[in-house]
Amino acid sequence: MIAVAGGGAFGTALAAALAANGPVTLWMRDAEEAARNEQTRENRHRLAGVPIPAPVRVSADLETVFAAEIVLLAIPAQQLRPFLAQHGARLAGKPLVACSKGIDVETGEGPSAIIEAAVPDATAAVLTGPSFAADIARSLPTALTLACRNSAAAVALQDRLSTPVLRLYRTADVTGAELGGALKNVMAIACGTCIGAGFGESARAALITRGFAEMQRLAVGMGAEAETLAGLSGFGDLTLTCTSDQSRNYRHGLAIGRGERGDTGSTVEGVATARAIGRIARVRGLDLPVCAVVEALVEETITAQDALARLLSRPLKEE
Ligand SMILES: NC(=O)C1=CN([C@@H]2O[C@H](COP(=O)(O)OP(=O)(O)OC[C@H]3O[C@@H](n4cnc5c(N)ncnc54)[C@H](O)[C@@H]3O)[C@@H](O)[C@H]2O)C=CC1
Ligand SMILES: O=C(CO)COP(=O)(O)O
Repeated sequence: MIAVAGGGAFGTALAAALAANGPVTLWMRDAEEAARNEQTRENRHRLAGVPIPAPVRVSADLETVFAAEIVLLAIPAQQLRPFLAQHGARLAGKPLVACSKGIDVETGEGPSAIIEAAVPDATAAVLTGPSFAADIARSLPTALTLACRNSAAAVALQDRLSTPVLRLYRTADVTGAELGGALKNVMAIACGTCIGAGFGESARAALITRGFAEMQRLAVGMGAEAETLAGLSGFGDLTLTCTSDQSRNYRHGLAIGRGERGDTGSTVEGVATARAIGRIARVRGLDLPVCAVVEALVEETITAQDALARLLSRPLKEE
């Protein structure tokens, strides 16, 4: 049995997709909401309009997660460490698949390091790549990256988590896969800001390209392979998130660009990740111009016009 821990948009969508392979438990922390979703077969709060298929059992009982063979962790990146600190002991020995995209702002760690620290004998894996929850839940064709350092476990997970329309590609480069997913959210805020402020689509293309170079530089410096960043969790997710207003990170950027406050109630992973990357860059002495302006934008210390001026006044250089 597969359990998905986290009943937000993505957890609900993944549970719905995996129901094509058999029974799935979707755990959410709010008992009232779980009971309502189990009865109405819809997560109206997070993923309205998409039916929850019959093989999905929605529950607020954590024992259903502890009893599962494979656990997908679909809670926001900043919540992963506290969640595992509380419940990790009961997850020992299992494959734990992180589905969050972000860097922990306190520790500077990605999801796999958080899993490895909290549950040392678990098999840590990461599921990431271009995929809007609404698309996955509607069975639209989607390709994702499954990253795991244990190659036998990677093959087994790829097999269990792929469906006829959800196609998983394997990699052992966990660092590259998770940094691709985390950093594209920062770039999506930059691109949203660019469009929201009226700087135009040519400027956005420049940001995507220079942002990608920055993502690759940082990831390679942290031990990733450059090709991983050119894959689904990197180039693929960057393209999706920087060009679609289905993305919460992109929409947050649009609001910043228009001089408005973003939607503080929704999960915008790029905000905390921009702060986490800022800390990493300062410790390592890295020059990450796009990430740096996004950090300043989310801290509200600069405007979109200031961000543009900062980027355009950098010394001219070779591409
Ligand atoms: N929504 C999407 O299209 C996609 C989301 N993701 C990633 O999935 C992760 C989750 O995002 P969404 O589901 O979209 O967010 P969401 O905002 O729809 O839901 C987050 C859920 O996490 C739960 N949660 C928060 N803290 C918790 C805790 N400590 N313990 C248990 N549950 C907790 C909330 O109750 C909520 O149900 C993020 O890292 C996001 O980047 C990845 C791909 C696509
Ligand atoms: O990760 C996503 C698409 O791959 C979803 O993006 P947002 O979190 O910006 O909505």
